[in-house]
Amino acid sequence: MQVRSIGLGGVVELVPAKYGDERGYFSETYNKTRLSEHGIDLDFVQDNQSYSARRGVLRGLHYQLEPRAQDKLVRVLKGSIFDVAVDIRRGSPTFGEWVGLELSEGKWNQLLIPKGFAHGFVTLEDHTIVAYKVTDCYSPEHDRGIRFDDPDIGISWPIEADALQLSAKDGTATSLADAEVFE
Ligand SMILES: Cc1cn([C@H]2C[C@H](O)[C@@H](COP(=O)(O)OP(=O)(O)O[C@H]3O[C@@H](C)C(=O)[C@@H](O)[C@H]3O)O2)c(=O)[nH]c1=O
Repeated sequence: MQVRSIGLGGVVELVPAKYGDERGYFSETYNKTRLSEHGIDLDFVQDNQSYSARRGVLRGLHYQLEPRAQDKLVRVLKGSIFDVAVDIRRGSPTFGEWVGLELSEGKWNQLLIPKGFAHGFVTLEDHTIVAYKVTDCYSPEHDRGIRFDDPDIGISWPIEADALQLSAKDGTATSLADAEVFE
């Protein structure tokens, strides 16, 4: 497994080993002990999967507040996404900064997004399936969203604005300035 920091505290790209043979391939997509060897000690308690029918589906920016905050380990089963993490820890020297990375079935990479970050992605292909593990269960009372196009964050989404498809909830999300964040 390759592990690489991508420049914002604790956001890490992981690439599990993949063993191909004449039948196809085998890969450990999650191994708690191997992650511990890299100083990543997390207890995942829920697995999520979403299917997006077309390119341009944008989900986010989402997070759960304390005490139900979630670390997320995101990967793509089919297709590709541009995956984004935003530091929303008030007082952090990188508060409001974002990082983005393409995740795809072909790259076989994963993104670890720690608590304290908002998460969102846009699909780069039709029929994209995303799977991710989280360290706390869904809690609608703690679930929050921030606008994907907040100018104070300034994410460069790689899909033109008129091709995006958002949920009603994400379309009316608040700005970072008005959001409840991590204190
Ligand atoms: C997130 C979630 C949603 N749901 C339900 C609520 C709702 O009826 C339906 C769809 O929910 P949403 O519109 O919030 O789904 P979605 O927009 O895909 O939300 C996800 O977006 C990405 C970016 C994340 O980081 C995830 O944590 C999650 O927030 O699924 C659960 O039952 N459990 C869950 O863990």
